[in-house]
Amino acid sequence: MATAPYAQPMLRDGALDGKTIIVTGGGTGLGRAMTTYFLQLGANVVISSRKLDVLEATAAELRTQTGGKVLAVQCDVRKYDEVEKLVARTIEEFGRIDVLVNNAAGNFISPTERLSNKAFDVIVDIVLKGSYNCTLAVGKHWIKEQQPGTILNIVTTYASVGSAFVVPSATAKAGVLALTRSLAVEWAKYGIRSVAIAPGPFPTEGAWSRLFPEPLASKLDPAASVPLKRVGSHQELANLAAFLVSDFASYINGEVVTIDGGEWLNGAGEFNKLELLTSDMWDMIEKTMRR
Ligand SMILES: CCC/C=C/C(=O)SCCNC(=O)CCNC(=O)[C@H](O)C(C)(C)COP(=O)([O-])OP(=O)([O-])OC[C@H]1O[C@@H](n2cnc3c(N)ncnc32)[C@H](O)[C@@H]1OP(=O)([O-])[O-]
Ligand SMILES: NC(=O)C1=CN([C@@H]2O[C@H](COP(=O)(O)OP(=O)(O)OC[C@H]3O[C@@H](n4cnc5c(N)ncnc54)[C@H](OP(=O)(O)O)[C@@H]3O)[C@@H](O)[C@H]2O)C=CC1
Repeated sequence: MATAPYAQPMLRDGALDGKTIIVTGGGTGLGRAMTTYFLQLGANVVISSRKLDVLEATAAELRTQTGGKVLAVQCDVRKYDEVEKLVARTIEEFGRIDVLVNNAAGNFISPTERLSNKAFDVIVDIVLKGSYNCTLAVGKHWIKEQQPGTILNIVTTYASVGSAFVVPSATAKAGVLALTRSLAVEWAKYGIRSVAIAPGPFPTEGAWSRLFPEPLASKLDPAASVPLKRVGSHQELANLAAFLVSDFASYINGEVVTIDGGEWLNGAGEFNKLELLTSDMWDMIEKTMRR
């Protein structure tokens, strides 16, 4: 079957030539998908997370697949000293950093009253503290070197509106969104852009195992609440990320781009649920109203 147009690479060859990009959580899921495309477009990529074996395996596969330069560095984004080492190792290997992608995250579904304070901490620490640790370490480096840069934060649609049953994640992602918009203004004078992507449902092992475990998975179809009635493809998210970190997006600053098939608006409109009505029902309703 032919690949759908939205699942095909978008930018021209060499669009990211000469750029060095750090992707936190780059060994799996969407981080891996973005890394793959960045490499195909000519960037050098440093992938980091806690599990070095996963990172090394991904790096080896992507070197073979793309012929690009990818370095695996172990780093727990919650620990500032490890983040500083990640920055130093990147510069040692590639001489510069042009883009930081704050993609690492943790999440699971739970009624909030069932959470211990530690369960709340673990998510907020990875998502919010991890993002500001990396932003601060890389931002300080850029400012000291008088070098421009781009920060791309991966948030979620519920960063703006909140969501029940993933409250630590929603709380932390809202903070990352505030970080994006605040620094878009404050650090623009240094030539640093801050942008974000708010994805809807994109199937990954990491997300699906924690957000749609059985028996939920067999009862709830993630595509059902999406007006376009499908989940996202990894390549279309990678296309958007590559554009936002490229020089083609130089005038985009402080923007959060939603890529969710319209899902977040579906719950918002008071009458959106009328989608359930059949044509016969509409005939009846119209007759009653016009009477
Ligand atoms: C599509 C929508 C948007 C998607 C967004 C995403 O981000 S998708 C990205 C998805 N990708 C990822 O998430 C990837 C990264 N995720 C991970 O590495 C892990 O899932 C983790 C670190 C988040 C939790 O792992 P772990 O349990 O090994 O961590 P730990 O041992 O450090 O425990 C800390 C505390 O949390 C407690 N607790 C844990 N589970 C539950 C639960 N279900 N219920 C209640 N509580 C729970 C646990 O009991 C402990 O508290 P205690 O008992 O000490 O008071
Ligand atoms: N998939 C989806 O539908 C959606 C995803 N998102 C966002 O997309 C991003 C990627 O998620 P996805 O690919 O689905 O899930 P994954 O679980 O595959 O990705 C999360 C990554 O974060 C890394 N990570 C977790 N904790 C830490 C830490 N303390 N330090 C460093 N790295 C860490 C993990 O690696 P390791 O365990 O080795 O540390 C893993 O590679 C996240 O920001 C998520 O919130 C947003 C909306 C929807």
